[in-house]
Amino acid sequence: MGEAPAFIEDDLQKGFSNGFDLKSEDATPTVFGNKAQYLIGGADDESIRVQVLDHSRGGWVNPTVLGTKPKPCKGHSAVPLNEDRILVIQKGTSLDDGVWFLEVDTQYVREQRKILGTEVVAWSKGVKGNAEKPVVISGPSGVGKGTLISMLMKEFPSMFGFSVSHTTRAPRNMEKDSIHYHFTERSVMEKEIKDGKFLEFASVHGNLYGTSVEAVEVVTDAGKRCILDIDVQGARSVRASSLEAIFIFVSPPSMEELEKRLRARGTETEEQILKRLRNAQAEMEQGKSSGIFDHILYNDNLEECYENLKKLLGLDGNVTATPKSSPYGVDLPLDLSISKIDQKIIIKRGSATENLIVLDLSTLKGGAPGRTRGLNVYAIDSLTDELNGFNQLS
Ligand SMILES: Nc1ncnc2c1ncn2[C@@H]1O[C@H](COP(=O)(O)OP(=O)(O)OP(=O)(O)O)[C@@H](O)[C@H]1O
Ligand SMILES: Nc1nc2c(ncn2[C@@H]2O[C@H](COP(=O)(O)O)[C@@H](O)[C@H]2O)c(=O)[nH]1
Repeated sequence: MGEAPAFIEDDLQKGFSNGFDLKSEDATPTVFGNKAQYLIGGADDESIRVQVLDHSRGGWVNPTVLGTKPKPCKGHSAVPLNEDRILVIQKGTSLDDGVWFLEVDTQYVREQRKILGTEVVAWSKGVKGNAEKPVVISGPSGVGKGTLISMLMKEFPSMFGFSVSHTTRAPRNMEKDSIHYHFTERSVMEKEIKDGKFLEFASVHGNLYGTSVEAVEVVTDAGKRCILDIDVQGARSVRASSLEAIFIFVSPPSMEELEKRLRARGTETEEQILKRLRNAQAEMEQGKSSGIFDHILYNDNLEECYENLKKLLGLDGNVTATPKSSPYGVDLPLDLSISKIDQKIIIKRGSATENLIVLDLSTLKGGAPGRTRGLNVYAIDSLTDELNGFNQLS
């Protein structure tokens, strides 16, 4: 498609036929744009489908759709935002489930387009509340990442959730499937990578490791701050993705001490230990000079290092667990209409001027594939003077 999309909304009428299998009995498809145009609508297989107008070929194409798709609904309203994503509000759905973003030209989508060589769009669910940024922790094998993460999860169980990675390596004695890792076959994981199910993946010490989109979503949906224990290559990929995170590199006091810890752990064969130590050299160089990491932590004395980690995460004072955002418990009306002013979307029932819902998008964080956090949702009794002069969108 090449060009960044310019959006013009043009709701199509029921019975619209585009030659594909989008149907409009249950959902009103929507076309955007005078350059790139996006058609969002119901499909026979009960999912929401997206099509893109390919000007060079003069027809609609089915893009690769990444991220978790919204469930089908009884229609939707769509609002173009910043020329890189479309806000989709599902009619007749609960407010908790009904706010979605279709990313059409974000950094993540552009990268995936290059990798996959196809037109790409990506769904991301809008999540209320201001969950803190995920924390990415990297460092050479044996430096103590897992130990530090366990300490954090033990002290703050309701605040942090671990992103359970997939790996093709064999489980260690004490490791449990779905808790420490999702242990998986290489062929299965490769297929899932091709299907766009992974936020990042890398070949590490001869095995494949990766963070699925779902692994991060599960933690975010539980209202917790997600911790990722991944290697430097993975950290680089996450840095380039839409997942806004804090990146911490854990460094050993010396290579001799790193070797001592790896050997004392007793989980690897001699051959594996040597491989991990060889890789550690490169990881140390990249960790300290690549510009990926926001912070470097020296893990010499474990307790001191843990205290420093807590300081970085703002947990050194009197900390109370972040309360989960309370569910709004409101259904979005079937006859909803939408107005937009600056970064605020006003949702109303038909042409009603009272009991309105405001979606404040100014604090959005993250994005596809997965969840767009930081949605601020509140109710207002009526439109005030400051809200006059909106553009009526749908
Ligand atoms: N500051 C420290 N001083 C001494 N030993 C430590 C320290 N931190 C961690 N260890 C020990 O070092 C070993 C390796 O730690 P850990 O398994 O947490 O490393 P890791 O970085 O998660 O490794 P991997 O990347 O291979 O999973 C463990 O036996 C742990 O108890
Ligand atoms: N890129 C990714 N790296 C990962 C992921 N999960 C773990 N790791 C890294 O692999 C090594 C080895 O781990 P081990 O459990 O076999 O000792 C370590 O550096 C981890 O940080 C992942 O999902 N993606």
